[in-house]
Amino acid sequence: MDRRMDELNSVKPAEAENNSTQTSRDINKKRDNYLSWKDYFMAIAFLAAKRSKDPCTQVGACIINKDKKIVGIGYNGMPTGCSDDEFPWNKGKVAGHDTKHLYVCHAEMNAILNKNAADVKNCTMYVALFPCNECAKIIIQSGIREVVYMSDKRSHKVETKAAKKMFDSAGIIYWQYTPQNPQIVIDFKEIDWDNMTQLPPSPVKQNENI
Ligand SMILES: O=c1ccn([C@H]2C[C@H](O)[C@@H](COP(=O)(O)O)O2)c(=O)[nH]1
Repeated sequence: MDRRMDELNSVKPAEAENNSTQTSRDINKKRDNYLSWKDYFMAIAFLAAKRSKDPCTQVGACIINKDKKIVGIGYNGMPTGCSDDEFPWNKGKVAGHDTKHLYVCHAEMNAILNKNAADVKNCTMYVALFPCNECAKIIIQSGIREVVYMSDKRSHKVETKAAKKMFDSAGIIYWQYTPQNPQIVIDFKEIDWDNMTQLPPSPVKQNENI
């Protein structure tokens, strides 16, 4: 059900942003290279994924409400109280092997459970990877209405097919996101804490030295 993809993925010129360094700036005019909401929410999902200890796949999810307020963030990890250092991180392809898949909480589930609002009804989830069937059930039952995902690398898997089948039946809108920014870089080294060069110059006070 990718019907809203074109509509939602279109970039209005006024909203268009890029991550290029501004070469010149007019401190009296609104910036035009700011992040769009959609890139912002997807970037937050990817930033959350960086918290994951999973050596193979790091997934992050960010839930927003109709007012564009973030109401939940999560990433894949061991349940609270189950040590990252003690529980297994292997895929456990051998039958009977102790594997992470028995224990790891998926990013989508964590984002929903971490909600900071009464509920997530009619919300949108931004997620790095298309949800599995188990997460799809939780998403549907939580009242989330829209799923925006980046990777569909598991589209061939039965879990993904089942998830899409359930989303279609439940009327959940889902569409693959193409970032407007090819790259969003946060480089703390760029900040010159002594000179504060990233900030516009403060107006000089009149009679400052008098
Ligand atoms: O919808 C999903 C699917 C998977 N995850 C998590 C669960 C695991 O930590 C990894 C998958 O590990 P693989 O080694 O790539 O099988 O991703 C999730 O959070 N949400």
